[in-house]
Amino acid sequence: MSDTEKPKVAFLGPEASYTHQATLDTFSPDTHTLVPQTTLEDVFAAVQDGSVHRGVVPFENSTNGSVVFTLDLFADLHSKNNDILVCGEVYVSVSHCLLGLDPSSTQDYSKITKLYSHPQAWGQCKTFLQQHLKHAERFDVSSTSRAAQVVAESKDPGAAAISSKVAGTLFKLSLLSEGINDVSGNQTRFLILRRKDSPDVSTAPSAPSAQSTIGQSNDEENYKTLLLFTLPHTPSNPNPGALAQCLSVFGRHKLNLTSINTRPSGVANWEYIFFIEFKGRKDEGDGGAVNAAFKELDGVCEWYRWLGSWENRLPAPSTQKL
Ligand SMILES: O=C(O)C(=O)C[C@]1(C(=O)O)C=C[C@@H](O)C=C1
Repeated sequence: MSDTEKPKVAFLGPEASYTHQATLDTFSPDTHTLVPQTTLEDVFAAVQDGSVHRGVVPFENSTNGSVVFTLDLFADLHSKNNDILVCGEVYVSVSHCLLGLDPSSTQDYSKITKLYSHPQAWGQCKTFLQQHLKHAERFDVSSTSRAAQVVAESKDPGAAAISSKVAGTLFKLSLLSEGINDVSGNQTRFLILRRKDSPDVSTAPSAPSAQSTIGQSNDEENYKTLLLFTLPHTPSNPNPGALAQCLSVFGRHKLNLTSINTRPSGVANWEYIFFIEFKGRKDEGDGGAVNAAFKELDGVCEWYRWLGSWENRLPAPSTQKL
């Protein structure tokens, strides 16, 4: 297959980001052209405008929680990403390193005065940063690999990045410390995005489920669904119980909620967009518990949007112990 024929996959770059790792775990470069993007907005935009076949974005970290930048792109307050759906997920182990230009900083962190990383990474390395690098000024950049690139380009021996070991090799930085994350089993979950008119092989009923949860064969266990909704109330026109009513719909249809997130509505202060994730998937036709729940939800929420259903890739619980 020539490079021009290969389907393109956009990811948060530059190369050697954890998002790149998640992309490589899912899409072979032999059959796909992997296209690094500068920001998460760029990944969403490339999927939305159809210039790529798929996009990969971080969604949730096991230590530091939800990636709010991604949630906000799904919340889509300016209606830029109307056609985007989630069609898969990937879990990647995240072991952060401290990378710099001056190998002698391995023994003496006091020489490091500037630290670069993605904001998510600070929250995953709190103990190490508090213990050794309280004095250093922190600079947010668009990804952990961008942090390594910035330090390499700065030629400043006082600059260091929190990034992956692979990024250290790519940008020729010294490994000042390894495994600096607070929790040794630190993982990030990434979502795979498609345009709604791009065929979804992963949720087709006949699709092979290589990593399906062992011993469970029903859709409720093997698939996940993400949706967002808003409530029919405002601070000036309260509607007590509205959120409880919306959530109870899922219980009535025996759909197991796995996460709930909120983000500001962007319409008024102290109003929210709710994100719900649950086990199960939306059927193509009209049937199924998920479709029935959506119909009922429509009657109690202000509005809702289905953001996709995909195969559950969470490894079996025994391998999840920290
Ligand atoms: O992919 C990267 O390297 C990123 O910088 C993004 C991101 C994230 O937003 O969660 C990805 C994984 C790590 O948890 C830290 C940062």
